[in-house]
Amino acid sequence: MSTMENPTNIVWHKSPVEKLDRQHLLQQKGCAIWITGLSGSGKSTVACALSQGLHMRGKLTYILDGDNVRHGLNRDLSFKAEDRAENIRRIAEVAKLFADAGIICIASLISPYRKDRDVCRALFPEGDFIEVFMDVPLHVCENRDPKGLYKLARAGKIKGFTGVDDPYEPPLNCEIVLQQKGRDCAPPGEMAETVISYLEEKGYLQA
Ligand SMILES: Nc1ncnc2c1ncn2[C@@H]1O[C@H](COP(=O)(O)OS(=O)(=O)O)[C@@H](OP(=O)(O)O)[C@H]1O
Ligand SMILES: Nc1ncnc2c1ncn2[C@@H]1O[C@H](COP(=O)(O)OP(=O)(O)O)[C@@H](O)[C@H]1O
Repeated sequence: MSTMENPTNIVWHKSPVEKLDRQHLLQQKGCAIWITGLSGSGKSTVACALSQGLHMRGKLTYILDGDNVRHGLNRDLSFKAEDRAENIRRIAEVAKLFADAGIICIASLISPYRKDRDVCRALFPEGDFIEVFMDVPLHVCENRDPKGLYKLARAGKIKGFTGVDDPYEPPLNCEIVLQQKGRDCAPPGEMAETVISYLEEKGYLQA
């Protein structure tokens, strides 16, 4: 049978130490914070600020950054739609394991397709998938262009670059939107605090 089909003859093995026990030990609830947005919108920056903010409060986090995971686990994947879907699916499965470990897992990747993000959401118990949209206009991301990739894409040297000649579908109903304030973006620390307040309010920072 192909690896895409459901496995047969495999039985779930239960462990004597369960998610609730781990959460009790850590005094937090495992979940996935899924940061989506264009390249250059500030996903990695806010992921780091969030991880730092939570660490300072004694909370255990782990960042899965699209760029980084593509250096290892997902190094075989390109940027065509099916490979992006597989990139996102694998990262969601890893995030699910981290959440089961009781860890607050911060995934930051473009994840441009709504359908793919909804598939990820469906892997998690209600509430445990927290989608955060970096609502930063393309022209702002393009002006930042820290890696020079927009420039290469505009020059036709990268094909299928998100926002240039590949789509980005903004979330319709996500948990948190981090927006520009007037002409400026809020500082990353302030954005991280918005997410931390949400986690606090929803009870994720206690067991
Ligand atoms: N064609 C194309 N489109 C978009 N981005 C590209 C592309 N080629 C390379 N890059 C660089 O790869 C980073 C995005 O990887 P992700 O894993 O987050 O993308 S995706 O979720 O699978 O769409 C992205 O990093 P960020 O800038 O941090 O978003 C880019 O630096
Ligand atoms: N809130 C912010 N305000 C202003 N500049 C920012 C902000 N967040 C990130 N940046 C800058 O934007 C660029 C892209 O940020 P990055 O976190 O790498 O984005 P992404 O991970 O979405 O590609 C970097 O040069 C970073 O310093």
